Amino acid sequence: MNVLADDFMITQLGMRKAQVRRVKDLNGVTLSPVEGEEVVYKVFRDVEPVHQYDLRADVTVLYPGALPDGEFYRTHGHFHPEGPWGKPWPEVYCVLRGRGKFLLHDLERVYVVELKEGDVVKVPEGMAHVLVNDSDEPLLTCNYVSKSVTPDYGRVKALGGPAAFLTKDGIVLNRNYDVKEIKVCKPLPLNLDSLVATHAVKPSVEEWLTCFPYKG
Ligand SMILES: O=P(O)(O)OC[C@H]1O[C@](O)(CO)[C@@H](O)[C@@H]1O
Repeated sequence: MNVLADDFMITQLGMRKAQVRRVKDLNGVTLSPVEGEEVVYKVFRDVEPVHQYDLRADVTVLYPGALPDGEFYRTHGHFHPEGPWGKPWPEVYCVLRGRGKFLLHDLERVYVVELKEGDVVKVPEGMAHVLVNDSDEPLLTCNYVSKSVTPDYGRVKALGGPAAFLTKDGIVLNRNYDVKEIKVCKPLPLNLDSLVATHAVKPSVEEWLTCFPYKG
């Protein structure tokens, strides 16, 4: 990655300008109402020539920080629409630098994935994803997703945010959901050789993660 200035990146596809999300842009999907101009994260879209695979690659810079009520800085969160085969589009994330958490959830399950540099995580089909920075350094990630995916923010907005909020005091559940399971997970080492075969027989969260029940 070649960052020219804070808001610009030089890529093989040309110069990219960051999409900036500020605290005020998260209002309605956070634990408490928020306002403010502080920058929470920036996304550089379409930074690698992977179009021939029907993919788009993005880079996200999520700054360290917390909202006034202690909720850590994070992305908005969204679900993916269904692909032509009738199931939601997947997405693969990698951690370029820093540490943080990847909150994967649906209406009943919450997986808090511990992230460190070099980790690769697949967003399981049908789960929404939220990147959280609970560290004191910027968290840099890349993601690969089909060019056809338009994120579905509506469902998350209608439910007042994700199924859980990560705060300095721990996990706070969103009462608009019916969460029955909370797990803490770590990414498994990536095994590209067995990826296709594994996915075919075990297309589950555990394919990419090792998870334990959350003890609170
Ligand atoms: O779209 P949101 O919820 O603001 O989150 C941004 C994140 O999602 C992506 O747009 C892709 O799913 C990433 O590029 C970025 O990390």
